[in-house]
Amino acid sequence: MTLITDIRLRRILDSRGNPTVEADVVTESGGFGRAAAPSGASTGEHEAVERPPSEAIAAAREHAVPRLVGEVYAGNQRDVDAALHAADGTDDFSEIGANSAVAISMAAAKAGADVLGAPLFQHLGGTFRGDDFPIPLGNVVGGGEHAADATDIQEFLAAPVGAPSVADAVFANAAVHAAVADLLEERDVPCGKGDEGAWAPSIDDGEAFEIVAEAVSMVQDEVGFNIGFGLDVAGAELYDSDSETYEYSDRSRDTDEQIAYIAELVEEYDLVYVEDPLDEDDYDAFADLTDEVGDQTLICGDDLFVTNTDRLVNGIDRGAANSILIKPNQIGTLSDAFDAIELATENGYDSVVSHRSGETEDATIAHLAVATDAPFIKTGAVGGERTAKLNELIRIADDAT
Ligand SMILES: C=C(OP(=O)(O)O)C(=O)O
Ligand SMILES: [Mg+2]
Repeated sequence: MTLITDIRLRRILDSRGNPTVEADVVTESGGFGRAAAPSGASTGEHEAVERPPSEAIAAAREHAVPRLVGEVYAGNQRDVDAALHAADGTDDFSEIGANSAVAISMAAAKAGADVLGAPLFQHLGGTFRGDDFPIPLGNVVGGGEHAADATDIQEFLAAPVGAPSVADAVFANAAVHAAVADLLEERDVPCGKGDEGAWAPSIDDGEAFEIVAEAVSMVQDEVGFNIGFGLDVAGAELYDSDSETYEYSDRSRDTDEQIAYIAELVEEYDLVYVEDPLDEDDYDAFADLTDEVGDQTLICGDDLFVTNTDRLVNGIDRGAANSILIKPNQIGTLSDAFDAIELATENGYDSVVSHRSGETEDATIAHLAVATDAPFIKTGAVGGERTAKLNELIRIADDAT
């Protein structure tokens, strides 16, 4: 363990072309870690606060850097993250910004791993980690807040649940992504890509279901293992709190109709994963849907839980959802993300470690997923900032990090 001797913070580009925070952490014995904050577009209302990067950097330089440099050992993640909380002094990182906090937290973890000469997943999860791998959920068609004039549902996901290895799973998702392009071309549907690299055609959700189901089935036949189908509905973005309805392009649904619609989709497409099917504050509706279909599929809370243990406790008490999305920047530190994963596991909830729609080449989440034995990781299917994580998973499996 060595003392942190320097922290440098800078603005770099994210995948949307927006500025984000990058942190370098240096230690007494020459350990080095670098990490960058991602950024959401369909953010949950209860997430930790992301500040404009230049303000977050200035505030972190003033409040956090003095509490860490010469004071805290890089390998002691709990102390690093406690110092970030103390420096911030709020309960939502609104002073130093969750973007500065998460960049420093992850960079310190990498510096700690560097000092030990261990891969990051092993530093975070211990020596017995690295044999089991998360199943990557690959976004192949998308709309919502991630693309204009595309589907209402935010993400249609390939889920290669039967893949014999993480590399097979990663290539299967890329093949589904390519098959979707072929099917769109056959139908003369022109399209570009959304923020996460998924195809963003101007089609309705019904046509997207047809195309993705066909693409999944074609690739499944080719590869010879089971590929499931999943969704991120991003229900909070569809929900209108004045009318208390979910607003789709072609119709509205009240909460009971929304629950019935999602339950039908689970049946019809044999969905293995459904994220945020309902509004982020409607624990009761989540509980009703989980009651109905929770034994057939994962009902995952993203905006519902925002990687926050208080919100997860509420969900556990009420039987809302059976899995949680883990986004370290939603809560601000790796320790907080770990706490959420541990609480979830103790209560039979699956954890799905996730990227954000605005990303960088940072691959920390691949290590986090392996370190915590998370059953799933959601990190897109193609595109450099997405393949940074997928290729890192392949390297971890190959013992090459
Ligand atoms: C990755 C997601 O999008 P964003 O980062 O925009 O919240 C999501 O909603 O799961
Ligand atoms: Mg989501």
